[in-house]
Amino acid sequence: MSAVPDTFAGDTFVDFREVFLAYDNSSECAVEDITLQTQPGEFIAIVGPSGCGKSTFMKLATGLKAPTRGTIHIGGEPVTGPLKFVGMAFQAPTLLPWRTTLDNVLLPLEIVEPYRNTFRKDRPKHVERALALLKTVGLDGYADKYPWELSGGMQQRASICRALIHEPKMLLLDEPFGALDAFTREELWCVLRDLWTERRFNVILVTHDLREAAFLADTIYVMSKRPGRIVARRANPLPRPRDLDTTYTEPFSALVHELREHIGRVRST
Ligand SMILES: Nc1ncnc2c1ncn2[C@@H]1O[C@H](COP(=O)(O)OP(=O)(O)OP(=O)(O)O)[C@@H](O)[C@H]1O
Repeated sequence: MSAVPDTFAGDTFVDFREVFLAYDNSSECAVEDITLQTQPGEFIAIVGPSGCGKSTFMKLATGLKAPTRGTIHIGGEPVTGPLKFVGMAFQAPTLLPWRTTLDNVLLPLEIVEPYRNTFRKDRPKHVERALALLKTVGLDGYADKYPWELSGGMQQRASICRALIHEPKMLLLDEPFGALDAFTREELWCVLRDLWTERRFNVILVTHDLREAAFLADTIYVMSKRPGRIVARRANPLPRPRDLDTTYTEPFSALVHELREHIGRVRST
């Protein structure tokens, strides 16, 4: 496993150089010639049509897949295997039904080094942190509930807490709000915005929702159809702090419209 040195002080965090990946037995690449750099603490979003390689990009960024060609550095270190400083959340919250919300949130600490060796001894300290995190996302008082006692939005809030409990340097989000209704989704955008503003972890968000990308990200990358290539990189011109009123402004609509045109072009080619 690779680790980011605490002293890392470079001005690039994620560094993909001419990265290609062909899955086993496939002559065609799933992603092709990806070159991308992020600054430490940057929030990036990747948008693109279905099957363009967004999840493949995530697997490369976490070290779950090695590139067929090209190099990947995260935090100044070459990626040589699964990274341990990553938190992840997906479209399905995937909470374990036999564990309470609190115990679901604590799960990474039972698994991830260096926490797992001292988990029992340090449990009271971890519980305190988990409860504080649950409170931040609006789940105060739900720690002892089981997942089936929570709404979909509440489960997703808990899964974001679980992704952050080990204080990862990088948070990977693969369509995390895709299954939620529009109101809950916007509420969770704000929860994520606030957590990121406070903690400044590096975020890679994969989403089909262009408004979500425009509301949350510093930089938005548009990928083409397979083989997935980055066809556009757009620095988000909207100033921070952003609130939901921002989504009704003309510059926001113009940005979403511009992204939609890019997607339209890549879908039609
Ligand atoms: N394990 C695998 N083995 C072989 N091919 C794969 C594998 N995983 C993904 N692919 C192929 O790689 C391409 C990119 O898939 P990927 O899941 O990265 O796309 P995506 O943009 O995340 O899709 P979606 O938006 O539908 O979730 C697709 O053509 C897919 O069929």
